[in-house]
Amino acid sequence: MIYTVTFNPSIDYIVRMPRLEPGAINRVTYEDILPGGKGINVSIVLSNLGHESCALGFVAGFTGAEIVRLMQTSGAKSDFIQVAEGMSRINMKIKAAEETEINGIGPKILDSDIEALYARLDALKPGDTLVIAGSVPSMLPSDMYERIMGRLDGRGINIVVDAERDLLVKVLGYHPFLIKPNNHELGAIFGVELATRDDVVPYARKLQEKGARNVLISMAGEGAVLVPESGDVIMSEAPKGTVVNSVGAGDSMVAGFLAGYQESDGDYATAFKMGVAIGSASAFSAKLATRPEVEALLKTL
Ligand SMILES: Nc1ncnc2c1ncn2[C@@H]1O[C@H](COP(=O)(O)OP(=O)(O)OP(=O)(O)O)[C@@H](O)[C@H]1O
Ligand SMILES: O=P(O)(O)OC[C@@]1(O)O[C@H](CO)[C@@H](O)[C@@H]1O
Repeated sequence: MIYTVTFNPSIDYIVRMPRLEPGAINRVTYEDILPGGKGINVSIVLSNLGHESCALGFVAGFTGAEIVRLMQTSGAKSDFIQVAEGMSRINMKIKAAEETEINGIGPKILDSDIEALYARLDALKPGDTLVIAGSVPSMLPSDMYERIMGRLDGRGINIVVDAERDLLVKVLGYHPFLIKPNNHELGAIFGVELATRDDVVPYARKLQEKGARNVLISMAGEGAVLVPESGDVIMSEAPKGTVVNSVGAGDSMVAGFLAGYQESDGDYATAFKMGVAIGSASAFSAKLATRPEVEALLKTL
């Protein structure tokens, strides 16, 4: 079974307008509301691909109730912890000439809520996969990733981490099964700019030397690179298409990788291809991609 953790789920409020003018009243020409947060997106895409998962995390208030409702309609299973104070955040995604994101704060989370999350994680079994993805809100201890990975260490659980900078670097010693920084996040760790697929390989290897088993680097329109724990480096261009909404493309890639890995009994080339195809399929559609969209793109790879 695959579990995902989103510490700070969101309502993603997607709006379009020809131009965003700071300091003026801007009126939108399109709006949509989607459940958001990186782990949640992974769960939804897994469900779209026909794979079961369970989304965990903290929700609160009317926005939290809407996240739960939207998850039910998406078909993805969830078992969130309802926290008492505050509300789940609203993250605004503005699509104008440029893409601007404004991510909210989120509810107050108590120690007892964290204990409730631990109780759910303690029920995981050897062979399960846990995806921990996204930012840690300021009301949680900043070392939540390490705490969880330390708690689950040695229990035969494959952990996938999609996080930035220190959050990622500090958990490498727990040997995550997969990490998926993008090329900018990878470059920021080492203080370098990484523009090409060849550029990222030595730095991905450095993260592997620090403990990560498989390092998947997403590069938006430039495609992706996988440095697997066994076998050669795999690279791919991104499929060509028109970007409609790239929010969640990276999360889709993680879900696609896990789905492809399961469907091929552990073949990294298949997992990688599926990850690239669904990452791009999500970028090319208004919502997170579905199986038919991926199948169509897979034929072009
Ligand atoms: N402009 C694009 N054209 C084609 N494919 C894309 C594009 N943007 C994203 N993708 C696909 O999605 C994958 C993941 O994208 P990206 O590198 O933007 O992830 P990310 O930075 O984690 O994104 P996010 O945080 O928005 O989920 C890419 O490797 C690629 O396969
Ligand atoms: O604030 P975080 O946790 O870093 O990112 C949250 C978020 O921007 O990431 C997802 C896309 O990857 C969105 O659904 C969501 O709004």
